[in-house]
Amino acid sequence: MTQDLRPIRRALLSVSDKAGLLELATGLAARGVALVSTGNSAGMLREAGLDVTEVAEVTGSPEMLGGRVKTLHPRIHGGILGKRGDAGHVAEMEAHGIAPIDLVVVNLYPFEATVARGAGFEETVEQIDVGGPAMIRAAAKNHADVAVLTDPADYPALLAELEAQGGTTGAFRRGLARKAFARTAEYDAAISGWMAGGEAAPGFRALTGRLVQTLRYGENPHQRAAFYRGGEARAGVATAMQVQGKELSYNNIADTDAAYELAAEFPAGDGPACVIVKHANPCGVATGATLAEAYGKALACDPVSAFGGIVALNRPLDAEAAEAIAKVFTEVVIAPDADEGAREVLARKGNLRLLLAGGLPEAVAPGLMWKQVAGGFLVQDRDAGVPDMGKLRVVTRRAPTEEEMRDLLFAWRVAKHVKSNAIVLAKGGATVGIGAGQMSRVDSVRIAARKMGEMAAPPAGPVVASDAFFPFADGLLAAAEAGAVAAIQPGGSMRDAEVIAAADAAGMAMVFTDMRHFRH
Ligand SMILES: NC(=O)c1ncn([C@@H]2O[C@H](COP(=O)(O)O)[C@@H](O)[C@H]2O)c1NC=O
Repeated sequence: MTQDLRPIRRALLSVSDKAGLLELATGLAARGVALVSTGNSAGMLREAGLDVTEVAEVTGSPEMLGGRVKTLHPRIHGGILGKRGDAGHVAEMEAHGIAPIDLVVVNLYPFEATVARGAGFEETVEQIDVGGPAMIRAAAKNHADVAVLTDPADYPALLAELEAQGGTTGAFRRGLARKAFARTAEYDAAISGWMAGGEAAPGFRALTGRLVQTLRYGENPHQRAAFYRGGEARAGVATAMQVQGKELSYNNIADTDAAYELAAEFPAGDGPACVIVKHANPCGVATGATLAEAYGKALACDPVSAFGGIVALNRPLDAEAAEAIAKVFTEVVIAPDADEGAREVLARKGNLRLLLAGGLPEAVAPGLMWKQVAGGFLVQDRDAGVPDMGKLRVVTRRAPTEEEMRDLLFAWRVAKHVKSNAIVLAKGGATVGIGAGQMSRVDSVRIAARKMGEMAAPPAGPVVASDAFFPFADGLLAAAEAGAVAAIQPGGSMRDAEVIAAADAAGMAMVFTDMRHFRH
């Protein structure tokens, strides 16, 4: 018997989520553990024929104030916190009629779920658990002697530990205690976040997450990395089910997120759309009559870069599109769902990772973005901005044709997801040249134009989107030289007049959105 092995003679069970409770309590009872429990938990155990003592019997005080005070009593907290090896503690416990509690099984009032379903203030406040976290923290503090279970998923492990060891080891209790403190921290962060009520700059911000997987490495092999799920419930890479393929890497996850967030700019009503991403930037985006057509058009934009890319689709993947995708080496495919035929086709590509997100996130839904800086982090609203269609300003003599306008709005949506300085050339609902992440806007235009020139069949008369204003006429002129016939940009430069005159001289139509989409 190891020195830190502790028997479990008496357990306190007080759970909101009653999943697995009966199995656990039955297992404990079979090992001779005395059960103490609160109102509904006790009722459930008693109904199942288990011998259980109500907390009220232990404390000699009824549950009161509508359940606000049940377990907050020295006979409970003394039983959890008393040090078994401390003669003074033992004597005090005996003097006050406090019996030790060796196992605490608590999960909390469902505060997060209550907020998520939009409950009112009074109801939400009542779902702030007080007695539960107090017991969890007490047991976790005294993990030298006490075990604490906060997650039904851990019940079988506890029973297995008792079976194998006859008690719990120090290492086992320490692991449970660590998880317990993480849970109370997560719980309090949710409460404080709810109380901030959407305030843009609350005085304190907590970032919490649950491990999804340990990653082989980070952006580079010498960096350690892990993937956490946390914050808002948004369909995407963190919530997706991986149906097949190799383990996701850090870069796969980041790029898949970039791809799916761009796919979300094309909600189902917009028709099939496909995005191909490499190194966090799209290298091809297109809409089409079918997903296969959209994929073909996206691929045509830059087939060289698309090799080893991430493909995101805005609707369930079908077999025809899967066949087309399977012909090109692709790291990840993400879609809301996939039909049987598509799954069969991709199953032939064992390494390809297929992620099914269950839905498409709402591009315009409010949310927060975080960015780390040395010693702190920046928080901002997600860029859910969409220019007011009624307020788009045609600033040139020539107005865009209907077809040009469709392509301008398409290119604008894509430009929002390209790292600044972003330039997108588009034609016929497809990108035909993308210039990303350059320090000079004119360089981004040149790259986009060069990319278009490298296409198997470069189109005539594309439109151009710029994520921020052209500070000088040179960028616009470079686009005109590449054959662009219409432009969309926020406007707002000191030299707007110069840029508009250059567009007029080139016979281009130009639209101002009065909204910028920097992305760094
Ligand atoms: N007030 C208390 O003393 C108290 N003690 C335990 N609870 C919570 O009551 C729930 C269990 O209650 P029941 O067994 O009646 O369903 C658990 O979520 C537990 O965390 C309490 N409730 C809230 O604070």
